[in-house]
Amino acid sequence: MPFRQRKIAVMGYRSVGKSSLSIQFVEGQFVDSYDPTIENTFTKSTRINSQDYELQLVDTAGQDEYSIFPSQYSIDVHGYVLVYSITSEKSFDVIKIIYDKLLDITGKVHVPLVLVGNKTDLHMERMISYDEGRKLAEGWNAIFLEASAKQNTSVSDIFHTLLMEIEKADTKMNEKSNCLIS
Ligand SMILES: Nc1nc2c(ncn2[C@@H]2O[C@H](COP(=O)(O)OP(=O)(O)OP(=O)(O)O)[C@@H](O)[C@H]2O)c(=O)[nH]1
Repeated sequence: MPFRQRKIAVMGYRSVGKSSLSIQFVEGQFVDSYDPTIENTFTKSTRINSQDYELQLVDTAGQDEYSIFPSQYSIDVHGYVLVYSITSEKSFDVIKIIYDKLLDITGKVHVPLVLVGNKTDLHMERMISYDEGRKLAEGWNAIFLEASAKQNTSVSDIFHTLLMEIEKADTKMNEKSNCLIS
């Protein structure tokens, strides 16, 4: 089977671990330093259910409630990883705003996405419970995962689950267009 190219954007408030999750997934390492990202694109090949994928991972600049959703991330992107930190209420508030803007700009009611609560290793500093994250994702009809880029917990699950969500959405689209033709 020929490989499929898929583009994923990782978005969220500043310092929630977007780069760390991307680097952990692509390079298998955690760098404990903080260097704010402007934009970084990684490529990684991966195989799921005997299908090969070439994944383009766009690690985006941290957003806040006042940021304008960068329009380049609404085109050509197949799915989104929306990240907050379980230690930051602000990042949880901002992720809801980013989600609203994403639906607004794409004009879609359903976008393949995974909501990620990162930094679970910092359990003493937890501000957002697992249930709060789960409920938010449930309301969006999206997948929810808690992760730790530092301990490499659930990191590959994020990207693999998202790829499967993208496939599901593609299949639905194809079914719909087949209906229109026949
Ligand atoms: N303890 C812990 N620290 C983390 C984890 N993920 C990221 N960090 C730390 O959090 C800080 C910010 O991480 P980044 O990956 O740069 O965050 P970012 O979201 O890409 O930041 P911006 O580029 O500013 O938007 C760094 O000091 C990381 O080492 C994690 O899972 N656990």
